[in-house]
Amino acid sequence: MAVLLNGLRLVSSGNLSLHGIKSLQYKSTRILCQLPCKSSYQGRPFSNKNMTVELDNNTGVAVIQMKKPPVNSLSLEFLTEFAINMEKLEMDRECRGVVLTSSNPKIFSAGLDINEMYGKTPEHSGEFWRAVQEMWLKLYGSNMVTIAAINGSSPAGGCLMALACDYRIMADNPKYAIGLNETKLGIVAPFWFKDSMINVIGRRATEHSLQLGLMYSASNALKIGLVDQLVAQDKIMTHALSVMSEWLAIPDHARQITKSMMRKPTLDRLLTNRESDIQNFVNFISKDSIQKSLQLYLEMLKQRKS
Ligand SMILES: CCCCC/C=C\CCCC/C=C/C(=O)SCCNC(=O)CCNC(=O)[C@H](O)C(C)(C)COP(=O)(O)OP(=O)(O)OC[C@H]1O[C@@H](n2cnc3c(N)ncnc32)[C@H](O)[C@@H]1OP(=O)(O)O
Repeated sequence: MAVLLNGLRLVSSGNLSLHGIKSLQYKSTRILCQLPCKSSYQGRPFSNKNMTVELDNNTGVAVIQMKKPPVNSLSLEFLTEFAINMEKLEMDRECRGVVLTSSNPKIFSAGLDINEMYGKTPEHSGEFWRAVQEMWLKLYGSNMVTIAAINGSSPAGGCLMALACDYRIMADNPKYAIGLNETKLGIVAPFWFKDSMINVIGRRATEHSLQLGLMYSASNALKIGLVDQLVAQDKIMTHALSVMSEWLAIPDHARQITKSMMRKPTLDRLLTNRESDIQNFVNFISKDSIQKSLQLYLEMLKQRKS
C-alpha cells in the first residue's frame, strides 16, 4: 500500500483500511496521469455553483465554502458537486487538509433539502439518497484532515457533515443551534447518522439526543462534546487554520492509518448495506404518513417566515 509522507511516497503492506487507505493508493497512483494538471487550479479558487474551493499551495489546506442560498440545503446537485470536489482534493497530492465552512454568516447548512424528499418519484429518491451516502462516505472516509468551521446553525444533515469531520469548531453565538433533529420532522435518522453521533458523543447522549430530536445551543453542544471548541465568529477561520496546522504536524501516514482504524467499521457498515439502506429510505419516504409530515414541516417553515 502506498502512502505519502511529506512529499515522499512510502510503500507498506497490509489491508488496514477500506475507504481510507485504498483511496490513498488511488490518489498516489492516479493523480499523476488522470487528473487535470494540478497547476490548472493550484492556489486559485475553483468555483462551482454551490460552493467555492480554494487550495493554498503553501499550507496544503483547502477551504470549501458552501454558498447555496438561502440556507445551504443539501440538494442532489449540491451533494454531487460536493462529492466531486472532495474526490478532486483527495487525489491531489498537495492537499492534506480541508476546512468546511459556509458563506452564510448565520447558517452552516440547513441539512438535507426537504424538497428532494417531498413529492418525488422512487427513482429520484433513490438517486438522492445515494448522493447523501456518497457525501458522507467521502467526508467520513477522507484521508485528509477535515475541520468543520461551523459558523451558523446546523440541523440534521448539516450536523452530519460536521460529525463526519475530524474536528468541530463552532461560532460562539447563543442563536446558533446544532443537532440531529429528524424525529421532530417525523422522520428517522438512519443508522449511519446515529453511528456518526455515537462515535463523537457516546451512546447514552446519542440516544437521548436522537429520540428527542434535540438541537443544542453552541454552549450546550460544547458541553456534550458535539463540538470541540467555541470561538468568536470573526475568529473562526483563523482558528480553524491554526488547529489544522497542529493536525498537519503529525506525519500523514501515521495519522491516516490511525483514522482509518477508528473509522473503518463504521464506514464498512454502510458500504456493505448500501443498497438496502437506499431501499429503506425509498420505502420510508414514500409512505403517505411521512409525506404528510414533510408537507406540514415545509408549510411550517414557510409560515414561520411570515
Ligand atoms: C427506519 C428506516 C429509516 C430510513 C431512512 C428514513 C428517513 C430519512 C431520514 C432523512 C434524514 C434527514 C436529514 C435532514 O437533514 S432533514 C432536514 C432537516 N432540516 C431542518 O429541519 C432545518 C429546517 N430549517 C430551519 O430550521 C431554518 O430554515 C434555518 C436553517 C435555521 C434557517 O432559518 P432562517 O435563517 O430563519 O431561514 P428560513 O427558515 O426563513 O428559511 C429560508 C428558506 O429556506 C427554506 N429551507 C430551510 N430549511 C430547508 C431545508 N432543509 N430544505 C429545504 N428548504 C429549506 C425555508 O423554507 C425558506 O424558504 P422560502 O424562502 O421559500 O420560504
